[in-house]
Amino acid sequence: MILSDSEIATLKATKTIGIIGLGDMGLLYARRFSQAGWNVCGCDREENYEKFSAEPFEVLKNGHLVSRKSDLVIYSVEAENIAKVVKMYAPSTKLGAVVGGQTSCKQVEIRAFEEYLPQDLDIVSMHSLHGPNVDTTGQPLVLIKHRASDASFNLVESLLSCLKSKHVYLSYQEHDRITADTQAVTHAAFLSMGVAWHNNNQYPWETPKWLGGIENAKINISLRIYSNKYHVYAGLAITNPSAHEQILQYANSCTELFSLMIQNKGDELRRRVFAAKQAVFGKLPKDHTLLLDDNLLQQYSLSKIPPEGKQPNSHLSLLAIVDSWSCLGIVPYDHIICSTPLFRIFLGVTEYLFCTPGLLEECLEDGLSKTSFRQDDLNFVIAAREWSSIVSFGDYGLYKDRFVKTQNFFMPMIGEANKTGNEMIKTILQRVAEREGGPVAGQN
Ligand SMILES: NC(=O)C1=CN([C@@H]2O[C@H](COP(=O)(O)OP(=O)(O)OC[C@H]3O[C@@H](n4cnc5c(N)ncnc54)[C@H](OP(=O)(O)O)[C@@H]3O)[C@@H](O)[C@H]2O)C=CC1
Ligand SMILES: O=C(O)C(=O)Cc1ccc(O)cc1
Repeated sequence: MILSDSEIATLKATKTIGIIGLGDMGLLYARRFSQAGWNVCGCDREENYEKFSAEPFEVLKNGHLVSRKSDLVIYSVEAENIAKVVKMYAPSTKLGAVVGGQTSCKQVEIRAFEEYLPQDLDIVSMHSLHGPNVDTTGQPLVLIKHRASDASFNLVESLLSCLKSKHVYLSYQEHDRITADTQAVTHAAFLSMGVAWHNNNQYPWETPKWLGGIENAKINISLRIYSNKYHVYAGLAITNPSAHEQILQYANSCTELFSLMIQNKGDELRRRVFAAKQAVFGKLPKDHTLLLDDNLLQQYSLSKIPPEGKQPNSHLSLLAIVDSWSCLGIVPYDHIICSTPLFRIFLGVTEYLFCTPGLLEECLEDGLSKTSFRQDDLNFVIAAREWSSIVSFGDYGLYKDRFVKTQNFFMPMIGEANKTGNEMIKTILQRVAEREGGPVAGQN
């Protein structure tokens, strides 16, 4: 429950909020909380201490010093490190404090809290479902009341209310099951596109094949992911067991659909894809309006080549996501409460392909009869399988190596792609907010 203004004013005057890990998300939280009038302290690794001298909140040398004075401690460190960091600082936590974390997959975080925090401490965790450069207004923010009194939960919720996000209340198990789909598989698809382009040694904005609105969305999102830190994507996929199963299904769907295309098994391909369409989109109301269309996305191109007619494309990456949702019994609309901007865009372009009259038939025809995309599709299948193996091995080193190689390949275009991607995301989020009648996010 969000408390009244006067109750919040009392909390602001009496409680200290501590943030351990002042990276992208920790810094966003610390700055926003202190701007809202909360008493905030934080730390990063000791060797980074000097870097934070200009911040408007108190910066301490380490997590012991933050823990011993904070009434609410939020861990905002890499998923790979969370258990180690909690183990280190948990014994210094102030008596009666509340502890939470920002890790994208909650299983490891909650286990670490249960194992290392003294029993008398409350646990309320959270997860902002967006990156650090997206306006927090109206974005989903998951709150997990794992082991806590109402007073502890109210403190956390009242603090987070300054972000103006949309609060979603889940258990940690529900959170992990849903975000495996809305985050891990979404990332797997865009990561695979990047590796496929890299392995084909092509920049898609230089090739006339990749022109058009849907292609712009694929390119901008893929490069946006490769502009980020690898550990964010590695952590949320590797630590989430549901993600392993779902990413494997995505790789299998890619393989099986591509196999049907190259064997020219048109009837079987159409039967399978239309059954998946029915399972995923069959229950949409008749007056459902599409979130995205090709024209809207047309303007967000990195290409200098003017668009010229329609290019044949099998859209294997989009056929495979619907097939894998159908095989796993997932209806993505049920997961919209935990949707990230990237998931909404992925669902938006998929919905556009599947629900615009005639488009799906056309792309299945292209997949079966045109060979111009075969090499790209083959590379895409290989990339999807590679990501699935890396995630199931649980090897952060291997993940980093694969990610960074492709990141370097795209490096010359990352700055411009981020600029265009930000504009594209801003337009799409405004459209989401207008449709839902919620608050419209400002520029960020
Ligand atoms: N980026 C995103 O879009 C989102 C990320 N998340 C999650 O939030 C968490 C943080 O992510 P993000 O901010 O992006 O990552 P960052 O790498 O930017 O931040 C993590 C910070 O924690 C620091 N750190 C590591 N160990 C310690 C320690 N012992 N004491 C203090 N600080 C430490 C890191 O230092 P160093 O770099 O030197 O290791 C780094 O500065 C992750 O679990 C991520 O999954 C959640 C939502 C969105
Ligand atoms: O929108 C996305 O999927 C992102 O890539 C940003 C992101 C990364 C990690 C999270 O836990 C939440 C959001």
